[in-house]
Amino acid sequence: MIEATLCFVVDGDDVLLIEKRRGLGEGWYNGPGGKLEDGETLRECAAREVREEVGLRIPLEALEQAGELTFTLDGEVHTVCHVFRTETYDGEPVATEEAHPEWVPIEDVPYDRMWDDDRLWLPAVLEGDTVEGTFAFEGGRPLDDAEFVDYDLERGASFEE
Ligand SMILES: CNc1ncnc2c1ncn2[C@@H]1O[C@H](COP(=O)(O)OP(=O)(O)OP(=O)(O)O)[C@@H](O)[C@H]1O
Repeated sequence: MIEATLCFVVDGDDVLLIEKRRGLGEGWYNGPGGKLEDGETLRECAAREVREEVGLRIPLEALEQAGELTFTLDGEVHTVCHVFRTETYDGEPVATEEAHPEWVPIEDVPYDRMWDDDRLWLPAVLEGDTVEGTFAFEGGRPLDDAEFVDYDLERGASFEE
């Protein structure tokens, strides 16, 4: 099972998305994020991924926990993804080998170029709400070739630190 984070940096009416240049979900838009490393907390992971992928610095205490998403593949948990949201950052986004950053109006988030599940939970996160959900994919590996078949989603979730 993979444990990962995603982070959505919001500035006014815009959100910072990346076009992923390699790895899982290549060619699609998402928030910056990636796998939890040994010994790090979820917040440290979220801040590190934002720094590594787009060069912004985010104080750990400014990261709000906004979601916990479980992705299953053929009935088994594949990834648990912890979603954070913040309006506090330092620096300007820069493109890296892994990611091409883009400020996108929240009204125009390109859901047709994202993971199929994003359209279900990301609007709530961008409104400042919290979500908890399970999303089922089928059809074998890799996950980004599998088909999204079912989900269960709750808004207004609360998380343990
Ligand atoms: C199934 N539906 C999904 N919907 C939305 N987001 C999804 C997702 N499935 C995975 N993600 C996220 O995509 C990021 C990269 O995944 P990840 O495993 O880290 O791949 P990547 O090759 O980039 O690894 P590293 O950056 O090296 O850690 C990571 O934040 C992960 O939570």
